[in-house]
Amino acid sequence: MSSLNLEALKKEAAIRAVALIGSGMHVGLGTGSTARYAIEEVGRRVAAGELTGLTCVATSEASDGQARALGLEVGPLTPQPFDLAIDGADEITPDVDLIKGLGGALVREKLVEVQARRLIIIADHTKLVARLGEKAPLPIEVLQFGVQSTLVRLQALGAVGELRRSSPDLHVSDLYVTDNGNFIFDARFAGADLAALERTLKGTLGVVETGLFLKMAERAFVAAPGEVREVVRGR
Ligand SMILES: O=C[C@H](O)[C@H](O)[C@H](O)COP(=O)(O)O
Repeated sequence: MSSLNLEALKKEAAIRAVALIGSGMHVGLGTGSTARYAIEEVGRRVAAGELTGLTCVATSEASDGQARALGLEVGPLTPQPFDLAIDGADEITPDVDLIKGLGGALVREKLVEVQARRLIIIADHTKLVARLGEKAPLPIEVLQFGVQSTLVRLQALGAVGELRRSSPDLHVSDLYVTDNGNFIFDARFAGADLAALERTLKGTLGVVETGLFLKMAERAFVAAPGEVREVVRGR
C-alpha cells in the first residue's frame, strides 16, 4: 500500500474519533502523524462553530504548537480528568493494549492519557498485531545522566536494543532527545508477561517511563481500505 493511501486511512480514523468530541469537553491531544490529523479535524470543527468551549492539553511540544496555531485553547496538565483523549499507536492488539512512543512522546502521552475517561486510539491497519512486540521495539525513556549504567541494568533484564538516534542517517551520530530532555532506548524483550515487564522496568533505576500502554485504551478506530474497524477492549 502506498504511503499516500496510508495517510488517507490515518485521516479517516482520525475523523471518526474526533466525531466523539462534544462542546465543552476537556480533551487530550496525542502526538504523531495520525494524531496530527485528529488535531487538524478538531481545529476544523472549532473553526466551523461545530464545537465550542473546548479545552485541550497536548502531549508534545509539536502537538501543542499545531493546536495553538489552529486557535485551540491549550492549557497545562492539571489533575482535571479528560472526557476524551485521542492518540495514535505503534502497535495495537485485539484487546487494545498498545506500544507507543516511536514518535518520542510516550511520557507526556501516558501522563495525559491515564487521566482520560476514554482513550481512543486511531491508526491505519498496519498497526494491528496479535502480540505486542511483533513489529515494533518497545521505547523506554531513560535519563541522560548515567545512561550507560541504566543500559547495563536493562540488558541484565534481557533487553536487546539501542539508544534512538536523531536521524537514521548513519553520518549523524546525535542521539534523539525527548521534549523532557531524556534519551529513548528502543528495546526488544523475550517473554509474554507484559504487566510484569512493565513493573520491572518501572522499578529500574534510570528508567523514566515505558511505551507499554496496557488496559488504558477503550477502543481503536483502525482504518483499512473500504472500512474503519472498531477494536474495543473486552469485546
Ligand atoms: O510517541 C509517539 C506516539 O506514541 C505516537 O502516537 C505513535 O508513535 C504513533 O505515531 P504515528 O501515528 O506517526 O504512527
